[in-house]
Amino acid sequence: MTNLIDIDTADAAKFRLIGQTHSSYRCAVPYTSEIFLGDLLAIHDHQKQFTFYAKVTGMQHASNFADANWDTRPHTSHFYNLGEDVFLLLEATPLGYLDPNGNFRRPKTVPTKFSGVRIAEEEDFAFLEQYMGKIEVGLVRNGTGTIATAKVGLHPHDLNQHMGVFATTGMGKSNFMKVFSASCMKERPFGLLMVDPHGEYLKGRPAPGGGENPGLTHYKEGRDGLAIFSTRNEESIRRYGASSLSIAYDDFRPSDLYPIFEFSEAQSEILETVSDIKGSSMIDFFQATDFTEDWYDSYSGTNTQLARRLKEFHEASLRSIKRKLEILTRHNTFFRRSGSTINEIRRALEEQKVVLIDIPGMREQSELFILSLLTRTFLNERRNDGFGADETEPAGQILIAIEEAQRVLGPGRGTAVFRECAMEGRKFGIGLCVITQQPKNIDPRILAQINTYVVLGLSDKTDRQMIASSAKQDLTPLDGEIQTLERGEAVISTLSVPFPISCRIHAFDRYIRQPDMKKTDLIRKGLKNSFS
Ligand SMILES: Nc1ncnc2c1ncn2[C@@H]1O[C@H](COP(=O)(O)OP(=O)(O)OP(=O)(O)O)[C@@H](O)[C@H]1O
Repeated sequence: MTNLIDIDTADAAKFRLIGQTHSSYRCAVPYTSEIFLGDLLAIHDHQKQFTFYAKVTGMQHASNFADANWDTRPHTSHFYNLGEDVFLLLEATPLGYLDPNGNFRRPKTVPTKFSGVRIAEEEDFAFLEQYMGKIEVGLVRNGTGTIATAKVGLHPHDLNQHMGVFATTGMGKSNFMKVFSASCMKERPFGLLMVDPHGEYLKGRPAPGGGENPGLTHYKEGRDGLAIFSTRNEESIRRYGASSLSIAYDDFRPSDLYPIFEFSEAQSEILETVSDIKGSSMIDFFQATDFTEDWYDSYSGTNTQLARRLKEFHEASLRSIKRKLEILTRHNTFFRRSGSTINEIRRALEEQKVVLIDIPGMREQSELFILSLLTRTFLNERRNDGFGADETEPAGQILIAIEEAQRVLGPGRGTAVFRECAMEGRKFGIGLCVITQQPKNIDPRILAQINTYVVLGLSDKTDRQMIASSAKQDLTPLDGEIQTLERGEAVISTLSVPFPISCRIHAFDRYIRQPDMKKTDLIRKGLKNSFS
């Protein structure tokens, strides 16, 4: 001990790094310190002139006393005044360090022992700005507060490689999606396709405490970045400035039935056999044919070619397909013999708008039918057009949001089109936004394709483990933080930002009223300049 020389004795804070390895730091801090899981620590190494950053991932009471029972022994008589031998021991996960030139580097070295540690302050977050994208979603969170100047924004090019939004119910998924959509309406970074079965995104829903809970149509400044296709009546369509949704029989392909019905092997074979048939021909044929025993011998319809193809199949299987087609046409009023809005939907996506498919009161089957049909249509179109082969081609990126994604991204045939999109979509500029409260029920191969993780509170341990093992950045040490996230708080891990960011998502109603949510597009700017 005689070799030890005191340093900095005036430093009352006593926040000093005492170890441990390049992948996990420890520091002892006064036992009264107000520290929270997820807090960012800045560790300034005067020797190397580096500022290291680390995230608090654990904490415990500790002391210098040799007697392991020092704190329980006095229980029978009296407690002590605590001196400096009693402290909090923090565990912190290194995130990286800033070198003297301001470059942020991965944590490949350790800070000098006893380097000063402090809870990061506003200016410590300034370097993050260079990594943030233009799709703003919230503010960096530190402890229980936020850093007003540190905005969290996602990069459009990262979302081409899919985004996952994971949260237990009530933790703020819908609010996140509305904030995200509003930023997309403002910035127009890509076409965002969302199916809205409850009108929640269109006009909001009553808040539990009677407060305001608006929808995307309330963001008036961004209205020209929103296109609505709706099944509502004429009057509502006018009120919301929507277009009437119409899907034509010819937009349909037999494989669109997979996500919405169960099929036996024999029935699936029938669908494969007619996979190249035009939607209207298939629907007409099945509608007009009764598939009684020996139906083929007495077939007098016009589509003899199709009849010949199907004659070997069992009548019961054919009747089952017929029933399913009947259900499909009966329950979906927007599904019509002629008149299709797919071209308009495509155009709105190409104009990089948020496209809301508003189908209030419709069944879950209708939602999945539209989603699967549109995903298949755009994926195949782009594949057949050789999309992306020409480097100079404009990006024309599309992001397709899938709510309750565990319905269509688990294993099984019904999920084929979405899985295909998860695996291949990137080549064709189509990303998926996978929204779910049950990541454990999503095919792990699909989770592995997702590069941007927005993790709101997840109470289920298996769900958290699933997320931690699939994310590109290691989220395992953040388990404690993720477990204790409050409503509207998130951990965001995305390719362009060097470490997972603790974030407070904006509250949508306040976000759309912020002054910087006013349109900033060049045309308006130009008009303003030339007329002022
Ligand atoms: N970042 C936030 N800031 C303020 N309030 C929020 C935030 N996120 C969510 N809320 C509020 O919490 C409530 C629940 O949020 P939300 O509806 O987004 O949750 P959810 O996860 O989509 O729930 P559900 O699964 O039931 O649809 C809403 O009243 C919403 O306004």
